[in-house]
This record gives sequence, structure tokens and C-alpha cells, in this order.
Amino acid sequence: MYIWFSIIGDLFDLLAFFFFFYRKFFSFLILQICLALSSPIYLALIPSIYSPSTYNRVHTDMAVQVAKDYVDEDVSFESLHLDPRLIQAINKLGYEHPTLVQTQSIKLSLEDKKDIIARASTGSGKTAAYCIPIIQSILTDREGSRSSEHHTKAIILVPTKELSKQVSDFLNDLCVFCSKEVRLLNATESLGDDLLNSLVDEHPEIIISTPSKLVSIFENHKNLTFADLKYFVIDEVDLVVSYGYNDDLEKLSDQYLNMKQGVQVFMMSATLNEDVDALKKRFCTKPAVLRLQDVSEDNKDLRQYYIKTGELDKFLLIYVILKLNLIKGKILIFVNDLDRGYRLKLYLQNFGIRSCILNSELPLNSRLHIVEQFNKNVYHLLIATDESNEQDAEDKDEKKSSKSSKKADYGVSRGVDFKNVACVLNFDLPTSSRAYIHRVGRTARAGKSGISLSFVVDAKEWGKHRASSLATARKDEKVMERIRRAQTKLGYELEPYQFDKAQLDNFRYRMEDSFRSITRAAIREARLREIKMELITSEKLKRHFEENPEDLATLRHDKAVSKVRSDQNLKDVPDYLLPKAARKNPSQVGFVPFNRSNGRKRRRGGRNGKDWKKRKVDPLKKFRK
Ligand SMILES: Nc1ncnc2c1ncn2[C@@H]1O[C@H](COP(=O)(O)OP(=O)(O)OP(=O)(O)O)[C@@H](O)[C@H]1O
Repeated sequence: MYIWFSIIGDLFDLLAFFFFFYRKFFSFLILQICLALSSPIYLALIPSIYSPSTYNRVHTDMAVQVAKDYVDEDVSFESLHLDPRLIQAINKLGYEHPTLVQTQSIKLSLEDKKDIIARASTGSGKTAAYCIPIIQSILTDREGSRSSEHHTKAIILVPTKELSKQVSDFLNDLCVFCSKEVRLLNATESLGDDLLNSLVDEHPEIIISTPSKLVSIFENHKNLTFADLKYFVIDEVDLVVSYGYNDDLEKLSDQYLNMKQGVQVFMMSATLNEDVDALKKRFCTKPAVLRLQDVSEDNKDLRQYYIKTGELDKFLLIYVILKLNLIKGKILIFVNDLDRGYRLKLYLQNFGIRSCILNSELPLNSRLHIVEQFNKNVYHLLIATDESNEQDAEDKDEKKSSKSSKKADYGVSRGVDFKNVACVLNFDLPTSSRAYIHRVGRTARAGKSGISLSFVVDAKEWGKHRASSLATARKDEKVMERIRRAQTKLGYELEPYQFDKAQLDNFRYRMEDSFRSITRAAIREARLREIKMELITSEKLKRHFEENPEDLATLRHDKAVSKVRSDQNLKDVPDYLLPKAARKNPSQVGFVPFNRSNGRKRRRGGRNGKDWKKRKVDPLKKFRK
């Protein structure tokens, strides 16, 4: 008995000894446990967004796969009897199964030869749904004929040059193993009339264009006929209508294209409106209408939140969200007009938060390059101006005619395949539920998860602070109601964003300080500077980049655009402003997506490495006129 007591006593002595000498280690361990337990206090600021489940859903799912709702797991691409070259290209893209809209559309097109009108969710793979059957049919025709001559078999119309480029890039990927058999022409590339005409004369199998460009090709090219045309596609069809392309489409159907000779038609969009009915009558014969938009209860990859707020408080919210790194991953912020975009960029710049601007004023090459770099994760924060001013059908009194809204309706982001966006943040609420669908559809694409967060201005608060006020925000509450109804129909629910407002007040004076420094003159200067910079980038360097594509990667669009009065102190968040739990470990707090927190830049290959040397070359300086 005595022996046992002495052994237990010795063990206690041993533990006490370890505890004494390693108390630093123990206190560190205890501190970590306490921090872990107390972290909800910090997360409580915005619990719903930062909840671990959301975080995991957004970030662990980076491989290409399609959501259960979209995917047709019972079907494989092989079972659709596609050409091996096409299957190989699809495998190379990493697609395992077709999505529902793809299965339906491929079968209806290839087997039933039906015209197809498809309304399917954003990011559900509508582009491949028409591209795959078109290529398949061209390859089948080629096999059946001994002639190696080329014939234009398909015309694809899209509303913007951006989308034209996106679709032709995608077609290029699909035709990588059959590029000799299927030639493509993106007619919206700036090629010059003569070159374009001669390329059209070579009868590429597929022509991608905007309606107006195609009309101008016909006008410059007398006697042009597409006698072998088999497919006619209008992608983002409701946008094509609202851009005022109706006259062009009328000319195409009445004067230039013989649609009655068995041309198969595809019309695709995530939203269809009554204007599309007229087009349906003009172009289609007994079309199959696919409506694949509803989402089942158990699989919602898009979670939608909103916050009711005042106009100035939007700036406070965004500052806290970004500075405290409350949303992980890439964020796409939408504002409603150009000046707002620059105001926000300059405002964030004051806090050391770098962002990139995407708007219709920038030259096309810059816009394409910005999207490309955002997709390659070069930028984490993109401020897109969505000038869409369309009204919902419910708002009939104020409904504008399609033509008059042509310019105002321009949105640089619609239909664009932004990759891996973790959050769409509606800094300004759109003016219609349709625009909302397209905006939030930039996240949770192709089976990935994502969240949307919308700032909704309280009607009582509107107009109280002139400098931060925005005309469209006056109707935010009304629009929100319509959005909610539309989303409920689709099976989604909009949840209020719960957080402790008192915590935000600590940051208020900093926000006001920074906001005051952004004058109208500063915004004007920033806007001019950016356009100037981007024009140089876009035009002068175009040829240079064609010859030296690797230089393109080193060109950034998120540089500071103006010297607003900027206080170095604003860039750091002092300890006392942080939630208590976060004070212990301030290095984890702060939105530092572009630079490392210690201020040192990441250098791949070391200081003397080749990579580093390459990166130092600024193509703007290297380039000579
Ligand atoms: N079968 C598939 N498997 C995996 N990923 C796919 C599949 N089909 C398409 N994708 C991917 O899904 C993404 C969205 O596709 P796409 O742009 O065609 O969607 P969409 O329905 O046209 O969207 P929007 O309405 O916003 O234009 C793309 O990145 C594409 O590569």
C-alpha cells in the first residue's frame, strides 16, 4: 500500500515539475483553448456569414464539379453518343457528368431536332448546352461527306463583345481535338473590315457575333448567304432584346437569313421576359421550352443575406467586413453607377484595401484582362458597376421601352463566367429582381458554394446624408420585396444578416474621416486617371501583348487611382477597436489579400531567382511606341 502511495505521490511530483518548468507552454495551451472557445464572440459580429459551415462550403469545394441540382448523375457524356474528340475535350475541361440543361438540350437537339428555349439557372452550363450539339452535328456531317470544304453551319449571337470572346474561348476548348474540322470566327474581334470579310469568305463552321456586327457584315458583304446554316443561337436572349437589338434581329430574319429552311434555333437565358415571346414567334417553330431553374430544399449552394441599413452606414459596414476579413475568398461588389465605384475604391484605398474596378467606360481589352486576372485569383476584390436600370414588370408605370433603356441597361458583368467568387456583395441594391438574379448568379456557379449579401436602404433613412445618397436606393425596400418574392418562387430564402450593431460604432469615426476625404473632384480625377491609364494599357500595348503574352500577367489594374488625403493610421486597425477575442492575436485580423501581413512581398524563386527578375519588368515601361 505504501509503495502505491509513494508511486502516485511521485507521479504528482513529476506533473508539478513539468507544470513548473513548462508553465509557459501550459499557459500558451490554455490561452489557445480560451481563444478557441471565445472566438464565437468575435464571429458573433457577423455569425451567419463566418460560420464554419459556410466557410467550408465556400472553400473546400474548389474542384470542378456540378451541384446535385444541376447535374444529371445518371447520364454520362459517353452515353450521349458524342464524338470521341468531343468527349476527350470535355474530359480535359474536367466535366464528369452533363448538367440537366445539357442532357436535355443535347438530346432534344440531336435526336428530336427541336428548337429549344431554355431558362436555366445562372451557372448551370447553358453555354455547353448549345455548343456541344452544334459541334457534334458538324463532326457527324463531316464524317458523312468526302469533301474537305468548309461551310458555315452555326451562328451564335450574344449581347456583348465580352460574351462573344467568352463563348469563342469556350468553343476553342471544345474543339481542341477537332480544330481542323470545326473552324471558328469571333466576328467582334477588332479585325478591320477587309480582314473580317475575307475570314467570313472562308466559311468558318461557327460564327460568334453580336446582332449589330452580323448585320454590318451583311451590309459590307453583298451577296453573302449562309446556305448551309443549320443552327442559330441567341444566348442571354432577354439581354439581347433589352439592349435594343430588335431591329437588327428583324433585319437578320427578314432580309439576310433564311430561317424557314430548317434551321434549328436555341434561345438561352437565366431569365426570360415577355419581350422574348416576339422573338420566339419570329425565329422558332414549335420549340421545346426547358425550365430548369427551381432548386430543391436540401441543396442550396447559394445562401442569400441582406442587411437593412442607412446610406452612410453602408460604408461603415463594408469597411468592417473587409478590414476584419469577415468574408473569406473572392468578393464581387456591385454598385449602381460609375462614380459610386470610384468613391468606394478610393474609400477602401484609404484603409489600405486594394480593389479593382470593372465598368463600361473602360476599354474592352482592359475589361477582358481584368476578368481574366480576377479569374486567375490575381485580385480578390472587384468592384463592378452595373448600370442596369430595367424595371420589373410589376412596375409597369415606370417601365421604359426596350430601346430607350439600351444604354442604361448596359452591364459589364451579365453572363460573365467569374470563377470561384465566394461572395457577391450588393453594395447598392439593383433596381429589379431580374438584375438581382443575374448578379447573385456570379457566385455559386457550376456546383460551387457561395453567398450573397445585399445592403438594403431603409426608406426612412434615405436622403438623410446627401454625399452618400443614391437615387435608386429610395426604392430599395420595394425592390427587396420583389426580389424576395422572385427568390421564394425559385425555392430560395433571403435571411437577415444578424450582427451586433454596437460593435460597429467603434469604427464609425474612422469611416467618417475616410469618407470626408473623398471629394467629387477626387472621384473625377480618379475616373479620368483610370481611363487614361487603361487606354494606354489597352490600345498601345495590344500588339506588344500579342507578341509577348507572358508580359500580360504582370500588368495590374488595381493600382491606386488618385492621391486622396490618406492617413497611414487608417490602414491599421488599433487593438482597442477589435472585438475582445481578436485583440490577443491581431495578426489574424485585417484584410490583406495582396500583400503579406509583414509587408514583405512574396517572391517566388527567391531574390535572385529567375521568376523574381521577370516580375520586376513593367511592360508599360518596357514598351516603346
Ligand atoms: N457539365 C459540367 N460539369 C462541370 N462544370 C461545368 C459543366 N458545364 C459547365 N460547367 C462550368 O460551369 C460554369 C458555368 O457555365 P456557363 O457559363 O455555361 O453557365 P450559364 O448557365 O451560361 O450561366 P449564366 O446564366 O450566368 O450565363 C463554367 O465555368 C463552366 O465551365
